[in-house]
Amino acid sequence: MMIEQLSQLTGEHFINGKWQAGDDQILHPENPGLQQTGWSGVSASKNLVGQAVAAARAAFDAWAMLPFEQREVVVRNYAQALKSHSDLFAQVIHLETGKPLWESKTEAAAMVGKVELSIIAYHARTGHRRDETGPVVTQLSHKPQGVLAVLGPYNFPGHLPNGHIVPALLAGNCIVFKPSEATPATAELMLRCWQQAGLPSGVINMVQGAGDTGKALAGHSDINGLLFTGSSRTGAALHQLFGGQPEKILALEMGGNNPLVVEQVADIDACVYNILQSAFVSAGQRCTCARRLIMLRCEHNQKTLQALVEASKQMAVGFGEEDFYGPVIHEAAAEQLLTAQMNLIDAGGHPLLTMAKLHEHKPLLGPGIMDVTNVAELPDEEYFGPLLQVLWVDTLEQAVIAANKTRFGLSAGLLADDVAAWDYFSPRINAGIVNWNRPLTGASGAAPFGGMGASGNHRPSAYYAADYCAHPVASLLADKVELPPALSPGIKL
Ligand SMILES: NC(=O)c1ccc[n+]([C@@H]2O[C@H](COP(=O)([O-])OP(=O)(O)OC[C@H]3O[C@@H](n4cnc5c(N)ncnc54)[C@H](O)[C@@H]3O)[C@@H](O)[C@H]2O)c1
Ligand SMILES: O=CCC[C@H](NC(=O)CCC(=O)O)C(=O)O
Repeated sequence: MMIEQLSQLTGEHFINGKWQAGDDQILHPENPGLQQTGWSGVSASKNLVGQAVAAARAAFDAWAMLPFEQREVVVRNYAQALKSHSDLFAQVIHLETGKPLWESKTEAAAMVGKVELSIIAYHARTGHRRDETGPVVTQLSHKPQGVLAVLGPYNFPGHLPNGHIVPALLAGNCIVFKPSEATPATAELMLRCWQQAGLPSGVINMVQGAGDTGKALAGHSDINGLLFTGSSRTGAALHQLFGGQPEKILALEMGGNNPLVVEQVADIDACVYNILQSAFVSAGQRCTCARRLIMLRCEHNQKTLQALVEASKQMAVGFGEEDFYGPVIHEAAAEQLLTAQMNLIDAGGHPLLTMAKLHEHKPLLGPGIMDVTNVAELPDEEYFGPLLQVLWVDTLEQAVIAANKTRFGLSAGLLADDVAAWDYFSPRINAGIVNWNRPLTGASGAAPFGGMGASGNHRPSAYYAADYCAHPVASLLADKVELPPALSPGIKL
């Protein structure tokens, strides 16, 4: 049944086309804003996860054998269902994540947009090709992987799992999706849209739960792969779990310790705006957010930094429509960030703006900016919140060395008026997303999206998600069996 308001959410799992109650731990997510979704439920046990995988396996042959155009119809119906419920999506994303409503609306819109992009990407990256120009007819086709597990993060509870699920279903795979335990209501709404779209039973299944449910799914022997978006720590654990199973596809989209280098920009306001968008959008809870601001030492950049601190102080932060960002996901995350800030100060960091708790009972944090130039052993960690570290260097060469001093490699950027600075920076920087005079956040879905090092395992998502959702089959074709003009040496017929 499609729902029209949040009070109709049932807190159940979706298995083989039916909604059913959980059988393990009680789930009651801590919504970070002032209002609650009211969602509560019970997580899926290993047994229920097994039922979901079995349902996906049973549905696979029929779904995979459908012509692409028939799968496309259902996926387009889903886009319609999303579109007609976009206000409800924006509301639920806003309540579950604490993102302002204006930003949640952009996420709801990105989910709709993903469908058209994925159809284009399917044909461009995979699909079917035949070449009859040479002496032998060659054919390239693609087959789905099979049953794929999808594990989602909390920070984009709709858009990012959707970015795996839509291309995977288009390619003919069946899915078992486990969303973040912090954002179950968005997932339930998504599944109700798939149901409304007329997706056959078992093609997509959804189990709710935390890490244990995720482990049961990832470790299930009958999945053909796992599409993961989340932290590098969880991703590394999953990589170990998948060790010794080369037959399974594993796509890991993980975090970053992203550098943004400021060489020199004459327009200080424009420079500051790009830094704010890079560091503080979504309360710093985007994988692409700038974590380290590396500035070339000069008087002009001192002014830029002062202007950044002033603008950050003035930035509207809170629970309302007019705020730039809202709370972080929960109290534990806020506490971890405050501890990280304290540790940086203890290690020699100098706070230019101290990140502070702005609400007694809610995880709302004001922005923090810390000069860490004198921290001898700067931890190479992702601080997933509104905390920006500043490092001063003397040359662009030093800036690139500092920027690359990380085990991650997701996004990196340069703010510079001089194209020569970009020409130096771009070939030397190690990241999957490398921008010039644009914020680090707000990546295009029409481009590949993924990182290197601890940020990903070379299976980028977004436009290239099509690649990991299907495997290529190369064929040489002839319509009858014939002898070649010359036999191989040693054969007599
Ligand atoms: N590169 C990207 O595309 C991208 C996008 C968004 C977020 N992220 C990253 O995600 C992180 C924030 O998300 P998060 O806190 O929800 O991540 P997380 O790793 O804590 O959780 C992600 C998912 O994995 C599940 N999980 C946790 N432990 C598990 C285990 N041992 N086995 C199986 N499943 C397990 C969770 O329940 C959740 O569904 C940040 O590090 C951010 O940078 C990356
Ligand atoms: O938190 C991580 C995602 C950040 C977001 N990236 C994308 O939306 C990638 C494009 C896509 O998947 O369509 C960003 O860059 O802001």
